[in-house]
Amino acid sequence: MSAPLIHRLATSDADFTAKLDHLLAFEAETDAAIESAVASILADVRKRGDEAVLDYTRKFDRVEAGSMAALEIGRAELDAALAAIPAEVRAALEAAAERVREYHAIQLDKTAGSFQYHDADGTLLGQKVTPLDRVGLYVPGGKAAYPSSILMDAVPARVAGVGELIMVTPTPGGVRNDTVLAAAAIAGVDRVFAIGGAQAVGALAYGTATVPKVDKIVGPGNAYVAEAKRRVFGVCGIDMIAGPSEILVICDGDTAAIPQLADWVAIDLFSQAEHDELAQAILLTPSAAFADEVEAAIARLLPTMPRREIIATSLRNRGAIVVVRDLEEAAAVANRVAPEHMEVSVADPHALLPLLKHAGAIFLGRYTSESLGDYCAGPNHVLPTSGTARFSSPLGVYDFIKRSSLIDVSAAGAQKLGRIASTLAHSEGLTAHARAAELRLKDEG
Ligand SMILES: NC(=O)c1ccc[n+]([C@@H]2O[C@H](COP(=O)([O-])OP(=O)(O)OC[C@H]3O[C@@H](n4cnc5c(N)ncnc54)[C@H](O)[C@@H]3O)[C@@H](O)[C@H]2O)c1
Ligand SMILES: N[C@H](CO)Cc1c[nH]c[nH+]1
Ligand SMILES: [Zn+2]
Repeated sequence: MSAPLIHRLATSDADFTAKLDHLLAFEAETDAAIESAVASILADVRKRGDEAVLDYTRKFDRVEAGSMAALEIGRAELDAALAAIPAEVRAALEAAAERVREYHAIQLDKTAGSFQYHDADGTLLGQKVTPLDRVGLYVPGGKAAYPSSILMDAVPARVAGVGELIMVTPTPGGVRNDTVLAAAAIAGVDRVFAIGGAQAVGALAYGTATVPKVDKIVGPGNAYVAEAKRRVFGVCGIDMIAGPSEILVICDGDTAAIPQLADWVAIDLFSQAEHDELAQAILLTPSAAFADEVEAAIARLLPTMPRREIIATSLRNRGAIVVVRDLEEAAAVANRVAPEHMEVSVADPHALLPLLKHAGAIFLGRYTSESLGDYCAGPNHVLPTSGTARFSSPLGVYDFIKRSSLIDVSAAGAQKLGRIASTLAHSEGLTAHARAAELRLKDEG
């Protein structure tokens, strides 16, 4: 008997939790080898700078370049690519960029503002928001080209007012993808380097003779990129761990409402599995009959997929169809997985929403395929993976700004605050702190 294309589980299985945890830990088990490879690449880039980046680019991307300058892609090349791509691709990129821009402009308004107020003593308190000076944008490019990720990285950065955007993306075999370059032109990045992987993350974090050191690195990538970002955190900021893609679909299996529902769900699972052998695709359904239908649809549709080998490996590694008792239980399992993308294909998705806590993005309703969010819905497609949606958020304008607190104490405020501060400072044994407050008291000084 041949091996199943995808794991089949049921929450009624005695060992369900252990099996689920084993599936979720798959990526972690591969981590040890990746961790040591990335550690040595980063150490080498820190020590040897451009020379190390050139060596790893030769090794991993098969690009022979005599100098780092040859790996910089200039504005003229970006503009030429923009002029060369088909008009309908250019129009689609521009339409997507506009929707992403609009969403993030509203997000800036709602979540990332400066504010000031006065308390009863006339003391001003508040928050000053400052965009970051220089940000590194990682754009993946190993197994596929990602023009859409350029828009998702760069547009919110521009909306937030970042000073300078340095983009890196690998060009396997030295092939520069015109749509990628055109997207960079549309998004308005300042400099582009044809480098990727841990070596590109190291170059941005530490700086080299050619690649400027950045304040923060954002953007998605494979497990090597995610590990490298985790390791350079502290040298510079990072947005989150946005590693191999994940999808979890909750579906009631109502084929009376949508006869082709099993095909829709199977293709939606493929849509993330086709990114990477380490991608994760999970279906939760209360209907065992629908689970069978989706499994059959997977078997029928897989051979028609150009990236079927990646999909098959990914489903074998981290794919599962899980039969749950009901939709409430599906929500509980989904929260435990905390997937990057959660699709809710049920009759009343908004009724389930209050139960859904942990996901990078939640796609509500049968017509909301996850892939619309990948390209053009408006919200960001750079999202937390590996369960980090429990504590991380989508990439957003808030990742490109920082906040400084503002405190402007009035003379009256100095009397009241000075007494409190003096008492607390003495209780901590910090006399200079206490004296600084006391010197400003009117009856002392
Ligand atoms: N979470 C998100 O928001 C999000 C968004 C888009 C894409 N993604 C994910 O991004 C990833 C893109 O991966 P990709 O591979 O196509 O491109 P990538 O640019 O992330 O990785 C390619 C680089 O990986 C490095 N690499 C590959 N094998 C290596 C090895 N054995 N040792 C050391 N370094 C090695 C190389 O330097 C290469 O340049 C996928 O996993 C996809 O699912 C995630
Ligand atoms: N699904 C990816 C985020 O995990 C984003 C993407 C870009 N292109 C296609 N998909
Ligand atoms: Zn995708």
